[in-house]
Amino acid sequence: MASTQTDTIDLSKFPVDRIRNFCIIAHIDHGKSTLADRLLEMTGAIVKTQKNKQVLDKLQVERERGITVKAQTASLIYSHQGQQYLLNLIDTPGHVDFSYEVSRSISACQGVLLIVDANQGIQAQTVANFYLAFEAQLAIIPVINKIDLKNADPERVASQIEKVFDIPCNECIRISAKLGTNVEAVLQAVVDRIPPPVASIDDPFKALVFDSNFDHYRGVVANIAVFGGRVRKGDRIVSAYLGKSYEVNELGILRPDEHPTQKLFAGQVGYMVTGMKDVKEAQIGDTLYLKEQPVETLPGFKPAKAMVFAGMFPTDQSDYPGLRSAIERLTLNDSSVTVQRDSSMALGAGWRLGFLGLLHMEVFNQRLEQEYNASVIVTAPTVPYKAVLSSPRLIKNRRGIQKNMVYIDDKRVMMKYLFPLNEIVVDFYDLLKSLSSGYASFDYENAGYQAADLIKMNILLNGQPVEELITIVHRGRAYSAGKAMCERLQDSIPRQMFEIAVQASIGSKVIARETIKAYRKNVLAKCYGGDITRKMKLLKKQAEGKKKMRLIGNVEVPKDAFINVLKRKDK
Ligand SMILES: Nc1nc2c(ncn2[C@@H]2O[C@H](COP(=O)(O)OP(=O)(O)OP(=O)(O)O)[C@@H](O)[C@H]2O)c(=O)[nH]1
Repeated sequence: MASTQTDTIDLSKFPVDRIRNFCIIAHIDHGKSTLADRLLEMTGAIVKTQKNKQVLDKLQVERERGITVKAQTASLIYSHQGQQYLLNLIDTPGHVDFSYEVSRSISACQGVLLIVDANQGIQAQTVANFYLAFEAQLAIIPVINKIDLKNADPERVASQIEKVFDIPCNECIRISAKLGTNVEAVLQAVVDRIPPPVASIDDPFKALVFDSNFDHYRGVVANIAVFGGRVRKGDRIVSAYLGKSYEVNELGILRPDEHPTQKLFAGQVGYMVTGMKDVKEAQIGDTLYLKEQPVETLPGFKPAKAMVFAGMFPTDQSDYPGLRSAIERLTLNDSSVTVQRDSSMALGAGWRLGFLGLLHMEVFNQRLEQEYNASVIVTAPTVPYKAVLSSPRLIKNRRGIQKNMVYIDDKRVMMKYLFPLNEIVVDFYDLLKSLSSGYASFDYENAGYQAADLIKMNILLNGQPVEELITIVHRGRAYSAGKAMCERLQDSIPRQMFEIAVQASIGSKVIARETIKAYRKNVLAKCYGGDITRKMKLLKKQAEGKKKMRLIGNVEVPKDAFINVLKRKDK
């Protein structure tokens, strides 16, 4: 909700040299959100929070999974040596699937806090995020977090940082974000080591759209970084991308809740509502300027590249319009998802969606269910890519080719491999974590297409092909992949009143088979005699349970089965 205290903060009191725009980048779970909460508390933007409640993680799925999906912004006011500074903090997600959000956030900043866990040290996304910041020529402040842990070894981590990133050990700030230890030094370093934005109040107004959200009542809320001049409520602005003009209905800063103001000035970061009705109008990377003062556009972003594609279909075709509007709404808030209409004989009308990774896909699906109460069938994710990542073990099974190997210190090694993306996209990350007791980490980037000996494998239930489970497999692995999928389907599909044959086939040749034995489940068995209302209740409950099933031929398949069968269990 928007705050009512319009303009209680006089933003004109913050000339460009007293503004710092920065973000926090790190490997997943190294403590970005915890540090962000501490910074917010220390600068009075929020009152001290209950334990573990992370203010910048707003989405339900973020709180449930303990991960950041969508970057958030907060403006902090910090007093340092008798001066007040406006520090604009942009929180960023840590999981590899969301690195696109990191590069967006970086483009609105002049510096980053690079958090490294004092126990785990440098991990895959620490390296990937470092290079994003380094290539953008941002000031990088290394922060070693979790020094309170029993196994913390900040000195070893500082020397890793010096070795891998060439940043002297003594520049590392050692903190415990959880306990608040030495966090003040982080705020001081933001002021001392990060340069102010290069932006002049005397230039024409020019702003970069670096994120956008959709609000049911006000339309698009764009997050902007002002690179020049000033803008006020009522001004007419133009989107350079579309050439369309809009009136500024509302603007302000985020603390982290919206705090409306009358104006925004050069160097500041805030939000703007202009009556745009579609997030596609607020293109990430677009330049906004005043109608009468055209400017040269700012360099935009590379559009996010979808890596994983899957079909989404309503469980019940009568839910199609509802699901369409839910997908439209959700993609309004996540422009990295690509959507195309799709239809299939078995599943009816639906869509083909592109995601940044499997976690991204699962989060999207979870949000559809939680926020829009939608019931969806997701088909097998498909990919045509290769990836570069680190770690042995698993490698041979997944057709990996080693590219190089660098020792980070005497205990850690960073390895690069070339993989077919379909070998790693579903469960590789989980498996790598469990095989290495959580020590190994990985990151990947697209290495282009390459020819391979692949074939299409079908899965049949009582002779009926299951479209959702058509997979592309390597010829040499077809037999074992088909057998494993049949076994997992056998575990995932409950027994029904008739026998079910689960088969994998290539063309017309069946290569694997499992059987699910017949079984009769009579929900009324426990209702002896008369109570008809109780019987009705049970039948209703059973009918609701069935809604979560997908009927293939006459076989009922639980929705979860489609994703569960794809997760392999390598030994
Ligand atoms: N002991 C200790 N635990 C910490 C500290 N900072 C964070 N943690 C814990 O580490 C876990 C991860 O912290 P988060 O702040 O959620 O990590 P994150 O980097 O924001 O994670 P993503 O947003 O998913 O990338 C949580 O359980 C925190 O309570 C610290 O200084 N000391």
